[in-house]
Amino acid sequence: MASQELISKLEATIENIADFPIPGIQFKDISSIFLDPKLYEEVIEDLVKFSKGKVDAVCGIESRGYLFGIAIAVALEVPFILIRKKGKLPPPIISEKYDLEYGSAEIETREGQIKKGQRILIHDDLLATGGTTEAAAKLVKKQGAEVVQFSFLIGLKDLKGEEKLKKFNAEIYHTLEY
Ligand SMILES: O=P(O)(O)OC[C@H]1O[C@H](OP(=O)(O)OP(=O)(O)O)[C@H](O)[C@@H]1O
Ligand SMILES: Nc1ncnc2[nH]cnc12
Repeated sequence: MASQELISKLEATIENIADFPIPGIQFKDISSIFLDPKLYEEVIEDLVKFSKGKVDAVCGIESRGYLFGIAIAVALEVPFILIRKKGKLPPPIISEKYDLEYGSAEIETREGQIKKGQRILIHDDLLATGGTTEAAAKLVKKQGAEVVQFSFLIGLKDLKGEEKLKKFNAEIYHTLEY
């Protein structure tokens, strides 16, 4: 559980942009966090505390999932694996398709980077509907590893993303929730 002090600092720093990228969406812009190295360090400490001693590798989701995910993995002294959007990684790859509000998408990892039996943390900056993270978890499981944790900087509770993740029986953490 993040301290109230950290939550308040983040709430004051993260910008809410109305109607971006489409009408009706309240976009949470995290880019201002990176202007404040001390705050960034506190965020990493908070996310690392959740996973310390519990995972063998971190999988981060392109692209904002890399901004915190790599620092988490380095602090935990475990490998970091990139989950990328379709067509960015060279073969051999393993992929997973998923549905979006309109149309569909696909995410990929390089074959062999996730090892059978590894305890995996899936990290992303933000949990909205949960579609992206659910596909990431399926992709990890397909490779014989176990998803033991999900972490996010931000959870958007009205979109009920956590419900999609319950079936994986993994711990779920977000530093702050809107
Ligand atoms: O829970 P969901 O409804 O699936 O949405 C959450 C995803 O959406 C955002 O990524 P986006 O696709 O905008 O890409 P980006 O990280 O490259 O900005 C965010 O970083 C999550 O990955
Ligand atoms: N409301 C939101 N703000 C920022 N990133 C998002 N990704 C999905 N929904 C988002």
